[in-house]
Amino acid sequence: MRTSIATVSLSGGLAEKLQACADAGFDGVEIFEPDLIAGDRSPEEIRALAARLGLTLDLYQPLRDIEGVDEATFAENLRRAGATFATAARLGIDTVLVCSNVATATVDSDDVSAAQLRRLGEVASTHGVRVAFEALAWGRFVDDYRRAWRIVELADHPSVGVCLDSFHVLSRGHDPSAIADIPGDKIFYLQLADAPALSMDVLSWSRHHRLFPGEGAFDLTTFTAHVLSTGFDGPLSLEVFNDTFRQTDPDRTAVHALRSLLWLQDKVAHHPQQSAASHLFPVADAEPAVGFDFVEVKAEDTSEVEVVLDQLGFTARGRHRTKPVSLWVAGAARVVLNEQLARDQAPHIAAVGLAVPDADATTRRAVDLMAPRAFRRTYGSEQPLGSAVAPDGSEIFWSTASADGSHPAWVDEFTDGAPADPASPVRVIDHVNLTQPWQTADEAVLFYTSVFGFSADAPTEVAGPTGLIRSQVMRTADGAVRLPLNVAPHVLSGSAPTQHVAFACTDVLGVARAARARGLPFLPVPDNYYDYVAGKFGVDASVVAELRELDLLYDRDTDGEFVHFYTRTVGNVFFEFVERRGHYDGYGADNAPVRLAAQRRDTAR
Ligand SMILES: O=C(O)c1ccc(O)c(O)c1
Ligand SMILES: [Mg+2]
Repeated sequence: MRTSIATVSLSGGLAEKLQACADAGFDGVEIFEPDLIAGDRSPEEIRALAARLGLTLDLYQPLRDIEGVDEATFAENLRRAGATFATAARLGIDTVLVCSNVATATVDSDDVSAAQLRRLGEVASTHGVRVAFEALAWGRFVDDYRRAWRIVELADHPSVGVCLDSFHVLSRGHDPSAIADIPGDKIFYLQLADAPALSMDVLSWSRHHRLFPGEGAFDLTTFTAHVLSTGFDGPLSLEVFNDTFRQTDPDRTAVHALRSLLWLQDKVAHHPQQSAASHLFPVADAEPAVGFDFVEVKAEDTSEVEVVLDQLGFTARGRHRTKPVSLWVAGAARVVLNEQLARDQAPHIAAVGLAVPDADATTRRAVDLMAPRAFRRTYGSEQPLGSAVAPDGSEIFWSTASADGSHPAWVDEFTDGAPADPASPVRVIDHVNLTQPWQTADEAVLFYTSVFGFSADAPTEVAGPTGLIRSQVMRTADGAVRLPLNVAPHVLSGSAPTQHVAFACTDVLGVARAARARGLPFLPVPDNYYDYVAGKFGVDASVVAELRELDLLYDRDTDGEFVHFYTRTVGNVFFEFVERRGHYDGYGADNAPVRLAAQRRDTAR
């Protein structure tokens, strides 16, 4: 379907916004009136610029506080509307959005609003434009799309239709299924926005926190499927008021925005109610990842990490045939250490490898969703990996999982090492925690959702000693891949935020004891913590003593138990070992603040 976006969704001046939308590949835009009036280009110049960029101008908006008023006020509103219609006509735009009255309405009557919209439609038609009436969630009297449609039906004018905006419908919890009762040709415009689940006044929620589809808690798929079931064939248009997107790079936001509409079309195409599949952008299907393949730690000098991995019981499996790269393994957990092109870099997580059912399918999907490729120099006879750059700059690689669970083919490029210990209690990489810049955290949710089919757990907050960390876990349904994404508070001291890799094992006490014997520096856990664990869980004194002795942390819920420990940080990375007992599915949320405070003391030491 055609794609469009409101200029209010992007930062910059109007010309820059148009350029960014065109470059990303949008078909059209909605012009937000304040963007036009603050600019120095005439409506005719904007019209010409859009034409040159190959963009249609799909909507001019908003016209506010028109209907539901007394006759004298309405006469003035009609005059004001006429000026707006004239501007729209100069822009070459044929549809003007009229919001339900939020400020000046005094008459709560469908008949009065309908009569006034009809007269508005008559004036609009003299300018060659149509009116799309939108119920704002905080409208004085009209705050429900079903009422807006009733009024439009009563107005019964060819130039008067409705504008549906997913935010106003879903934020109020209104059932979108009645959309199917509206004739498609009376839906003059469709605006799409997602939003996080927040409990706050709806106006502030709408003006500051909207997100692109796939990034929040709304079911945009069902909403859009209802709209398309009417035969609506206008553009899918994004209208996302968001504090972050208003201040970050518009070129980047535009690509991210378009990705959300490609993803949404894919979701709608797979929706049981969908009938318009042929108009939907066909995104290649790919099955979600089945596990982690590897994690890559990069540094100018990886020797400190090698010492820690050795103490943790990893085996040096070999060096790469052609590159300054080595592979360390324990069980099916693989850590690649890379010193290539890493001058002056402290150890940090540079890449995550995923095992997918069909690497070519994942590559096709990534390309369809405009994921940028990660370029690595590869040499002949090397296993090519699929790749994408995640919004935070991390590189994500993938290859096809072996059917029999044996190691992937690329492992054979590493030679001259020792065989892995078959008796290792380490199983797999459990999770990789990636610290996100605040600018790209929402984009990351969509990136992992759309390209890799992960789902987002509800966001949580962790209180650290230097600020709150917002955490959102992206994961596969079975938990084989888990990527907790943490948005760190501003780091004032210049130290880069840390990231970590957690390994799942069957005997975390055994791993801890062996690591201690090999001299591993653990992250020291304070005594207060163990008093708390004893009190909260009523754990045996002997068990608490063992946890305390080994700097282990503990959690328990109705699904099972969780025992884990952390290494000290090396560069920007540290390691965690976890043992999930029973069906424990969390991450020891109450232990995260303890860990953050301990790390702060540890780096100050
Ligand atoms: O927040 C607003 O005022 C506003 C304006 C126009 C819209 O289409 C909308 O959804 C909200
Ligand atoms: Mg809207």
